[in-house]
Amino acid sequence: MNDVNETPEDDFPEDDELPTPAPRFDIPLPEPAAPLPENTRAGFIALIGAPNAGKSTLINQLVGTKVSIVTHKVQTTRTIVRGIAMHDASQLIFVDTPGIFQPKRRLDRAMVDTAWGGARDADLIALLIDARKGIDEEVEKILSRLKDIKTPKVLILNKIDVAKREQLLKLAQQANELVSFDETFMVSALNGNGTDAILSYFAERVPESPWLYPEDQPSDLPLRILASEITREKLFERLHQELPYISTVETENWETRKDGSARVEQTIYVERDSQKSIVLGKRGATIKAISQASRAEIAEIIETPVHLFLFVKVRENWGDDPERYREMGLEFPR
Ligand SMILES: Nc1nc2c(ncn2[C@@H]2O[C@H](COP(=O)(O)OP(=O)(O)OP(=O)(O)O)[C@@H](O)[C@H]2O)c(=O)[nH]1
Repeated sequence: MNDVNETPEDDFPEDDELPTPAPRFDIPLPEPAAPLPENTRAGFIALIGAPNAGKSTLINQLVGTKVSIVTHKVQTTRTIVRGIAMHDASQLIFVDTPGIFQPKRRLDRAMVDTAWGGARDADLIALLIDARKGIDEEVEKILSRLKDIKTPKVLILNKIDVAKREQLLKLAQQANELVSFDETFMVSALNGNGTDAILSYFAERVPESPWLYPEDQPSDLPLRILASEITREKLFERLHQELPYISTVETENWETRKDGSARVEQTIYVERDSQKSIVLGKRGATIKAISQASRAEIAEIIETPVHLFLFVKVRENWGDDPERYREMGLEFPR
């Protein structure tokens, strides 16, 4: 049999809590091709802020459709794509770097450094502050760490609908004294006041680049990408010694069932038969473990049961296949 179907009924084990090595954004892409002629731009924006600052609300506002990943509770080092906004010819990819805040356990502290690495790798960092709360101890810590990061930074004061004007000006001044922000925005993520200015600003500043994702993304694209990233991470955790570079994971089907659970089909692409055997493991043990771990994490994030079906396929020389580039919205470099 060529493909392996994972039965969804298995119990899944507890994930061991090892921090994973920090990938740059964990997106299965080759090096971007030369810019497209129409001056397209694309870039990653790390949105950071203390819990409840309004990050999810803002992303939903900027992306324009309800992005489902709103209440994830997972603390990992991975950078998660939370939403993708198209504005003019720019593709803005909002990422989250969980784990930045309130490290209590030793393990969390180790993760914090990695998470900040994720923010550093972005093209822009946006710090969101709840204007009503102002700069408390937690925000102060973020600011003090942010000031040494060279990535261009902007400040977004959120919840202006419930904050006083004098308060806002004072807060903007205080934060800018601590960190040199290129720009300060004042918005209400809840009612959308001021958010267009943010989009225009980001759209002009992300680098010239082909779009990194297809333009006509389905609304569940962030979820699909996230699910692919999670499975790739699980593959990496178990097999990075044997298969350090290979394999892409594509979420090919995502269906919400009547009972609210999600049926997710993913394909793991490898380049050779020998690699396929490694992914499968003895009697399918490896793929089973990967599937269980991935399923548990996806389910935790979307807060609904997940039936995950993994397939392993050999796709020879996929890096040389123009069709793959097209699917990813990239020009095939000749
Ligand atoms: N009044 C007001 N409330 C807001 C605004 N933006 C967000 N909120 C509320 O603030 C709360 C937290 O918003 P979230 O978007 O979940 O915050 P978050 O930063 O994503 O939170 P975590 O996922 O815990 O990190 C929610 O109750 C939102 O409705 C705003 O502009 N004005």
